[in-house]
Amino acid sequence: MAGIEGGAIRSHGNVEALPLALEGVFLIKTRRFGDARGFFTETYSRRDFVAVGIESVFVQDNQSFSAPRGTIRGLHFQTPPHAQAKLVRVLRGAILDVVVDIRRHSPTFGRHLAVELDHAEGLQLFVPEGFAHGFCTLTPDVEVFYKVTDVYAPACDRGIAWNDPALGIDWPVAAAEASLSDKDRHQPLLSETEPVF
Ligand SMILES: Cc1cn([C@H]2C[C@H](O)[C@@H](COP(=O)(O)OP(=O)(O)O[C@H]3O[C@@H](C)C(=O)[C@@H](O)[C@H]3O)O2)c(=O)[nH]c1=O
Repeated sequence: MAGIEGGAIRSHGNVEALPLALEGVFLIKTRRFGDARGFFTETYSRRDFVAVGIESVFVQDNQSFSAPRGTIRGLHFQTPPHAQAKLVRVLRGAILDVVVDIRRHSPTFGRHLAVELDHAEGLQLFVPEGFAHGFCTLTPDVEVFYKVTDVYAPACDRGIAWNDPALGIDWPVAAAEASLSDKDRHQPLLSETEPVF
């Protein structure tokens, strides 16, 4: 986590959590036990996560595969009563992971942060409820794995345009070269979304 700006690191057991500039967002490092074979790590341990302040209960695990470099998925969130916190990591390749604060009464409403995650370092991003989340793949053939705290609820599935100018996100791919779903090509601006958080 060297070089990444944040608050005081909280650590317990095998987990280190760095609070980032948006309240509730953490960059997580879990201890790797290396040996001649490679390494072992506990990617999630409820005991250690609760001890560093992440009390979320995860009920679903998701995995996506994105073939082209420059794939953008996002920016997504689910509305209450199926809002989700997410714990995101990369199994193969690298992404720029982006979260946008959409909590209307937050002092950082509309602000975003972006963190690079890759399989080599194995850092994870914890994204609380009240954030839109998305990523851009920095390599081909990227596998992203993430835990979520509520089930998929299509009626509560919402998005914000990845390139909403009001967000000012510096994506590492030009619009013409980005690979996007049809849904993500037609998401509304943040200013057009219903205030739900
Ligand atoms: C997210 C999700 C999708 N699906 C289905 C719906 C659809 O047919 C297909 C692809 O869905 P999407 O296009 O929404 O997948 P994707 O664009 O990868 O959506 C994901 O993006 C990242 C950034 C997130 O943060 C996630 O929460 C999720 O919104 O998978 C599920 O069955 N369960 C799920 O939990």
